[in-house]
Amino acid sequence: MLRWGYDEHNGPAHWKEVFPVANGDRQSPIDIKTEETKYDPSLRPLNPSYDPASAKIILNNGHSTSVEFDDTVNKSVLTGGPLSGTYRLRQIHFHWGSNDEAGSEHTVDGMKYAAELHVVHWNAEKYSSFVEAASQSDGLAVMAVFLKGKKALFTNFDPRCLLPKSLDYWTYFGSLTVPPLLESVIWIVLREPISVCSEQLAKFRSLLSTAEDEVACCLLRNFRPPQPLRGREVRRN
Ligand SMILES: CC#CCNS(=O)(=O)c1cc(S(N)(=O)=O)ccc1C(=O)O
Ligand SMILES: [Zn+2]
Repeated sequence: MLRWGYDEHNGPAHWKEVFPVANGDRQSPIDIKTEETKYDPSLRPLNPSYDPASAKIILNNGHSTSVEFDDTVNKSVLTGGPLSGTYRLRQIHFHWGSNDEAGSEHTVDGMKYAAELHVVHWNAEKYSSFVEAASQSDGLAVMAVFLKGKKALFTNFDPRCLLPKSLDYWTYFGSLTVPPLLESVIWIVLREPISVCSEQLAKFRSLLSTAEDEVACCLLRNFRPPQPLRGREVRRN
């Protein structure tokens, strides 16, 4: 298989040919069946603490647009929630679809949102690098935020941060949703979506999945469909 992507010839159905863990027991994303989630009183509130000065670059890596952060020190970290220890912010990126009706990776009772923001952190307390953490079962923590398409002008959106008012969440043990699909992610999925308008979603679809010296091809979608739960528990705070 040449370079993995989201087209017919190199999309999620093909990834197992190069990354057999694609059929593993803790793959992501999943469909969250809200009735089957279990309240866990031991779960603590999420405590994101981000320093805007740690933002470094924004880039298109061919499979998403991402903002990379300086993760050489504990400047922007996530603690609390289901996590034990301090997880350091590495990057944020988005997943979207070819229209506003689909695009999120996680689904809620089968419902797809228009897009999904992922905030990637790694366990800098236990491991000495992101790459090392990415191969450990408690190495990464990714906070997912749903983006819902909003027809009207969008209101009460606080430009200062990308997080919704409520930090209530679901949490489960899963994997990267892109190759190498490593089963090293503690997923924290915020229950409240944020709103974006159709024009913003359309901007994602105008990003290119090709390099500058190649024939331009738009990255119309970049979401992996939900994977088998395989008996895993989804907890909520
Ligand atoms: C080793 C390794 C790795 C994956 N890198 S990532 O965690 O930043 C990441 C994570 C995810 S996701 N969807 O699993 O959080 C998507 C994309 C990326 C990326 O490289 O851009
Ligand atoms: Zn992602």
